[in-house]
Amino acid sequence: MKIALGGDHAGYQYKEVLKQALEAQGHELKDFGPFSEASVDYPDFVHPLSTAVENQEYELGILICGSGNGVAMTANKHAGVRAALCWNKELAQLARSHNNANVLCIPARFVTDEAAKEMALAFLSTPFEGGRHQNRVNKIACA
Ligand SMILES: O=C(CO)[C@H](O)[C@H](O)[C@H](O)COP(=O)(O)O
Repeated sequence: MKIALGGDHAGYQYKEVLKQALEAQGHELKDFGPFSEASVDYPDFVHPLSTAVENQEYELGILICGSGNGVAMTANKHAGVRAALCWNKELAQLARSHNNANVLCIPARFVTDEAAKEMALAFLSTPFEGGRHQNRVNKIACA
């Protein structure tokens, strides 16, 4: 699967952990940055990733920062993005199965790196259920 990764300085270490885990599973990755722990502004990295996911250049995206809020708020400004802030495996699964989320937002300062890995793998391996959920997802967009 083609996956886009990004975030900010607070998520940098976890992004590196996830890259290793996802590459080991054979996924094709693009890292939209940042590429160090130097302080950055997350919108500078979230917008390019979100545009790429919105344009279906990548099937799913994963954003990692301190709280997950800023990256989620920024990504959800893109009409074609459904970004979900998750802090455990079940939420990541539901974001895919019920909401057809295409971006997972991880709060690095509030979960372990192992939990982040578990969430990412669950997110990537859970299909959207469709049915009644599709009717609801179709109504998310503002008129
Ligand atoms: O919401 C956020 C960005 O998506 C995060 O919590 C940031 O990582 C956080 O605000 C960064 O804080 P810092 O004190 O500048 O490291």
